[in-house]
Amino acid sequence: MSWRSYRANLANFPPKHSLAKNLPHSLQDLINSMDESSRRLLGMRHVFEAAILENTSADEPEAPPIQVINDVDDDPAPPWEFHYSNQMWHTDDVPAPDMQNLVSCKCIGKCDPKKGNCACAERQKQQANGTILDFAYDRNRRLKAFEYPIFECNELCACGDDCRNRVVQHGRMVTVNITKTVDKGWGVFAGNKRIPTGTFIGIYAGELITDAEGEERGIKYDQSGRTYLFDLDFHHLKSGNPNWTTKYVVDAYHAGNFTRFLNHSCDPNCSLYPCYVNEANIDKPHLAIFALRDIEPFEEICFSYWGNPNDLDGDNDGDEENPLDIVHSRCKCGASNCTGRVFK
Ligand SMILES: C[S@@+](CC[C@H](N)C(=O)[O-])C[C@H]1O[C@@H](n2cnc3c(N)ncnc32)[C@H](O)[C@@H]1O
Repeated sequence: MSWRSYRANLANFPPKHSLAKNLPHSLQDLINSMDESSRRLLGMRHVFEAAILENTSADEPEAPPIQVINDVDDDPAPPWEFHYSNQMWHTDDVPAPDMQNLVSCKCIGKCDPKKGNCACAERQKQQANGTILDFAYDRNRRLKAFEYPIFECNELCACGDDCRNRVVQHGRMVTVNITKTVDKGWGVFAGNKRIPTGTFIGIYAGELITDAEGEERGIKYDQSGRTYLFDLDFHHLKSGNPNWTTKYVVDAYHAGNFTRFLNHSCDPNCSLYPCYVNEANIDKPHLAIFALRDIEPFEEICFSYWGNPNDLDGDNDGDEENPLDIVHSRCKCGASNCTGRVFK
């Protein structure tokens, strides 16, 4: 079989994607059915850590294990309210990934953008209006172009797994821990190594739902004072189209990974960028989190809930007359430029 026919075949039979209706829940159900004293046993922390490893070892084989740390109170672990996963769980009304229309390169071995025949480098260049000359990543696989959507080489590309345009798809490589904070609930902290600017940290994973479903869930979440919804409404999707409306939303409430514990900071050290791998549907990027600056050992990792600092249409709305309305609460990020309020 030739590479061309193999590739054509794969486009017809894309890899299976995860369906929200199949989200596992037996472990949460079992633990939530236990009496309170059993649920509060310190050993539950190890069960939580083991569940993380069990559910992610296939998609982030090189990732250092995540520890759950709590020196603040006696909660052994975060609430058992979600399935830990790096996958995107599609609800029934969200289309399957579009593999048919993927742009893919024919490079053998590692892509060499200098040769001018790498379709993936050309596509990335177009998206960046020629301001970068090849991929979104530098030779150390760190993000070098923070303003643009990222297009990685994909399953239908001929290049090898070690191509430098394959970063998000290889999963997390940095150490992060889920740690209880004094006044913001659980948060995410760096391990004992500095995380350099541009390093990939993780995917904001969860259920992929329609905007209409997101609106409905949002009302309930606002009432409960905690939301894990993230609209896929990046600048490159809206630009030049005044009638554009949000089509999809990621909800990390029922499914998600450590990124659902990232707290807000008015002076963030990371941000979310749209990244496409095995998906030609422009409205369905992955939400890939990269370090905006060097993150020091043991520093809390936070993004701005108001949007990407480079994205001019950051979502800084809300009721100015009543800054602590139903969707906002007092910000405790402690930054010198703190605006005083945060989305709940
Ligand atoms: C997506 S969750 C982040 C994880 C959360 N801390 C937890 O324990 O699950 C968002 C919630 O975290 C809290 N939070 C995040 N950043 C905050 C900040 N800068 N100040 C106060 N609360 C914050 C708020 O309760 C907010 O509704």
